[in-house]
Amino acid sequence: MSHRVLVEAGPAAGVAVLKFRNPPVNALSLEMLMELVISLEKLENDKAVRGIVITAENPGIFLAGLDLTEMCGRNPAHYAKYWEAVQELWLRLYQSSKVLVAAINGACPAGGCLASLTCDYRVMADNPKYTIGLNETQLGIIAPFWFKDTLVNTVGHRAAEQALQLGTLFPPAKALQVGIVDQVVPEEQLQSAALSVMAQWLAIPDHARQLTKTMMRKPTVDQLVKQREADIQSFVGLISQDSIQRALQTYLQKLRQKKG
Ligand SMILES: CC/C=C\C/C=C\CCCC/C=C/C(=O)SCCNC(=O)CCNC(=O)[C@H](O)C(C)(C)COP(=O)(O)OP(=O)(O)OC[C@H]1O[C@@H](n2cnc3c(N)ncnc32)[C@H](O)[C@@H]1OP(=O)(O)O
Repeated sequence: MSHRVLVEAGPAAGVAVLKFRNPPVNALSLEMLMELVISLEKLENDKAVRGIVITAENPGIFLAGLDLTEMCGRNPAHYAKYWEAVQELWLRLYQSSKVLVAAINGACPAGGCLASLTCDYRVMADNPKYTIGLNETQLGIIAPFWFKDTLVNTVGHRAAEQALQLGTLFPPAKALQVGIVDQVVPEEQLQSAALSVMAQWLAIPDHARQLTKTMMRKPTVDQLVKQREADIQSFVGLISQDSIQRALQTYLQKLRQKKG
């Protein structure tokens, strides 16, 4: 039984809706990652499901990204386990045979943005409070190569380089302009817009669409698959550095003080 991920049958045949519900901010904790992987595996094996709309149960925060508390003050074995789970989620999402449509109904930084970038299409609610992007450099950390590759595959090299170096979080109109999302709609129309685009994608025969998706994504997937263990060791080495730990602690404190 999953607590942090809700899977519902969609209003249209063959469509499931996967909702994030990990309060307070839908951070990708280790438990959340594991529940997501299990939910995605079940959906992947369900022949009746052809498409999945991915959204947050409560509007406001789509995903707050990776859980910073999983990357601060822990031991190397924990960092390795956590990173393997992050890799696993990305591999499941990016290689999914289903049509994935992200209905972005809230803040979507870093790991949240990455999850949405694995989808085939992104619709974002037109709310200026919501932003999306790979903001890692603003935290004093760097987006790993496969985060970078996923962004490059979406927006192209120049736009990705600029966005990554600056750690830009784009509001909806800018996100549309740069191509990080495909469509921006009034907030109350988000779910219907996601279902409408899903219907268009499902009009294509599955086998042809799936083979095309694999052809487009395989080179990027292979890069990680062939060096998964090295990527884990690289993460553990970097995240364990005092300077990185200090940067993450400072960022977390800033988030906590924001309220005070
Ligand atoms: C091979 C390896 C190569 C390199 C290795 C080096 C680095 C590794 C790269 C790792 C890549 C990292 C990816 C990430 O995803 S990092 C996380 C990025 N996320 C963010 O920057 C978002 C931060 N959060 C926010 O901006 C806001 O919280 C948000 C989501 C807009 C919501 O705002 P609001 O509703 O006002 O809520 P609060 O800010 O008050 O937060 C409430 C509560 O939640 C805590 N929190 C927020 N975000 C996170 C998080 N990502 N992880 C853990 N906890 C989070 C926040 O601190 C508050 O806690 P409190 O205790 O005060 O209640």
